[in-house]
Amino acid sequence: MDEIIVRGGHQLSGTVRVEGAKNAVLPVIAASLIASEGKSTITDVPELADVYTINEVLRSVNAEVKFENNTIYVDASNKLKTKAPFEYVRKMRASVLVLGPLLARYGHANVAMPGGCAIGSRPIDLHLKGFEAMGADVHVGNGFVEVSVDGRLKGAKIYLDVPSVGATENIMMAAALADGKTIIENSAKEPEIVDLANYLNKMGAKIVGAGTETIRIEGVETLTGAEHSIIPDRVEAGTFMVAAAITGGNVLIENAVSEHLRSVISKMEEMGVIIKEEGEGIRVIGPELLKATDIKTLPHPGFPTDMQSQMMTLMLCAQGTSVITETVFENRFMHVEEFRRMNAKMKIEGRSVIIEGPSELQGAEVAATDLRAAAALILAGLNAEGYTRVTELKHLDRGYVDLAGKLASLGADIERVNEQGDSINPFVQVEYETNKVVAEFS
Ligand SMILES: CC(=O)N[C@H]1[C@@H](OP(=O)(O)OP(=O)(O)OC[C@H]2O[C@@H](n3ccc(=O)[nH]c3=O)[C@H](O)[C@@H]2O)O[C@H](CO)[C@@H](O)[C@@H]1O
Ligand SMILES: C=C(OP(=O)(O)O)C(=O)O
Repeated sequence: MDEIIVRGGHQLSGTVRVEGAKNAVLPVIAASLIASEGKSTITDVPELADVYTINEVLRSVNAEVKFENNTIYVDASNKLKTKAPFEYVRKMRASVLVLGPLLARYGHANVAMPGGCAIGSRPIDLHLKGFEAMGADVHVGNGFVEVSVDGRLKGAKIYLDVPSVGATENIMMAAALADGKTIIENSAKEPEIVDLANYLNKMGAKIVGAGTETIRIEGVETLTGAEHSIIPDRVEAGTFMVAAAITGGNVLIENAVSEHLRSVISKMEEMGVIIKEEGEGIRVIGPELLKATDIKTLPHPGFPTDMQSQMMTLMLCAQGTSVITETVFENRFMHVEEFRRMNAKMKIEGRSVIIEGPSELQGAEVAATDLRAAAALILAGLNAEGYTRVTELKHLDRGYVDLAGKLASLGADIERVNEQGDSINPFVQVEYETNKVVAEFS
């Protein structure tokens, strides 16, 4: 298994470019299944393990998918199957996003029921409640969830108990082809929801209000493939913002959209970090002394849970007591034990972590427990004395394109090595199913 080895103590400087957003591209690719005519061309697609997985899900239901030069071409005009195999849901929960498009187009969809994961139990009851309100029958059994309807789904008024990102996306996709008008109340407002609505509208859907708490969808009879470019990844941008700040560096993060990062920018400014909008990006200058702060994760536009562990690293290096409270997922603190191996002074109290800073971080062997924990441990390594070895990189590869290579280009002492200890910078990612080399990063 590969490892990333970081030696701390280097200030980062230079320019780095953010990729298209993982959490935007996965629903957009799933939504391509809804087009019974034409082809879709999706650009600015990051070369991530999760993207390969969703591509395989589409191929497994008979859609044609080609991925080259950060562009995906999807032709879903064939007759599709409506059952997605278990192996993909096991690899990636976002596979459940094919439910909405297949149900809307064929009146039937069947996927493995996703289980919990390292960050929480993650049920899909709100997705199913939405489909039921539109007239679908839902059957859960033998590890699968099957949804079906006679004829077309019917538009409905749906209130989400919590503003779930996935439920908003699945219901929005299903409602795009339903008979009549659907209103989703208390919908998620994340930028990725807006990106999906924009794509669906280019396909011929009639969706208004995405990005607000009420989304209105007037169903249409058919949707056609369209061209769409994916918004930049705000979590990757935030991760580089922390990297610059934690090393006292000066980094221009190109393609970072400040409007998507308001809560992160505001908290980092409270900690003393200098942040300026510059051209099409954000410049981040780390201060000599970071100040403690408190953070509570919330649905957008609140502080994103996907930046919680990275900000925890910054708090470890700040002067004073910081408190971080996780309200979105019930169990997203697995990384705390790994930070402790690095001499971090912190304790968990219920849904909060109390951090006594600054900790004199020491290099250690640590294992990533989830995708963002992987990034956070690498960030901690940038500030630690000596060498940090980060293992379990399968999590990292789901959501970051060559993080080690990009940090090295900013001056970090970091390399990715394989089981034999050979350096694999530039990192070569191998496509899962075909075992074909699809991307080389420098
Ligand atoms: C691929 C993708 O876009 N993943 C993101 C998406 O995940 P995902 O779409 O799974 O997250 P949700 O917004 O649905 O989950 C938020 C909360 O709602 C709960 N819930 C959700 C659905 C449901 O039917 N019932 C229910 O109780 C979840 O358990 C969780 O506690 O949004 C999360 C919250 O911003 C991010 O951390 C993930 O990176
Ligand atoms: C939790 C995340 O993703 P997913 O919902 O795909 O597990 C994430 O991107 O941090």
